Amino acid sequence: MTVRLTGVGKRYGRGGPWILRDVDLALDAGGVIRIEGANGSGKSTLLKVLAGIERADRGTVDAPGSRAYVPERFPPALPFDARDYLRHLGRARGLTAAESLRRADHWLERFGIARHAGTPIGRLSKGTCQKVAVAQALLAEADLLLLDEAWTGLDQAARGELDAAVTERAAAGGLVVFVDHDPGRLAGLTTAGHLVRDGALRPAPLPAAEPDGPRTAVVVRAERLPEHLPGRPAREPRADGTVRLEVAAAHSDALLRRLLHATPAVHVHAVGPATTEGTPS
Ligand SMILES: Nc1ncnc2c1ncn2[C@@H]1O[C@H](COP(=O)(O)OP(=O)(O)OP(=O)(O)O)[C@@H](O)[C@H]1O
Repeated sequence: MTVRLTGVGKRYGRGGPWILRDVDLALDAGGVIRIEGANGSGKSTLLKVLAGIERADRGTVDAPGSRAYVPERFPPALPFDARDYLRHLGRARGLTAAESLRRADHWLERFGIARHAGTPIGRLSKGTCQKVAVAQALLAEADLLLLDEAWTGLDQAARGELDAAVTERAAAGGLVVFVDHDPGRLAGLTTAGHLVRDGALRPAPLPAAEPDGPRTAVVVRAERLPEHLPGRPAREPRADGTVRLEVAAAHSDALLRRLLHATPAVHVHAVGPATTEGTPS
């Protein structure tokens, strides 16, 4: 799956300034894409156009597959309690009643807000409400997940859950596009960065992928390795046709998950702590 913007222009209202002009962008499945730019540069607008919430005034948006979006501001005054809201959205996305309920409970649990399941959304604290906003997007397991400052207002445990959920989505072949004020957010998982300036996109440097600390080596055999791999491992082809990948140990779970889901299949021969002698072999 590739999500493609071609010559996209966006402005609010006729005669208004062009917020995006002539944007070309192609994003492949499995990517985790950071969008950055100054305040008011058009980051949220770009995410809304990708989400299909705002229509492009020029050009084409080709987004095959399902989409889920966490808006910068979540509408809090809805006539539902948290659990019913999530169930309702699951149903609206074509899940069965039983599956909607299962996923609603799963995410309420994962974000530590199961005890608020029966509270009307309008009475939830800001932080809990943000968890519901994030849960509604994750529950969909969409092909394209758009996160606009989704970490803001979450406690540390919930931020960790969201990081893990992004890893899972990308490992399962989804595409994640995010905006966040923290330049280190998802460092290591991010596969590309784009800067919005004057309505145009330009490549942005990625944050350092290498947290200090232990490293893990994974030896694999594959016809072809996925282009984007969590932790951006160093790749060392070896004489016997295998490839040795080395990442910060913090990214090894995400890397293995991605390798196990890869097409064509990747055979993992060995996993272990990386040492200066280059083990495991
Ligand atoms: N619904 C709207 N109607 C009119 N103008 C809008 C609307 N939404 C955004 N804008 C304007 O479009 C420009 C880009 O806004 P956008 O929210 O996309 O930027 P951003 O980079 O996400 O900003 P921030 O970092 O402050 O969230 C701003 O000048 C904003 O005022």
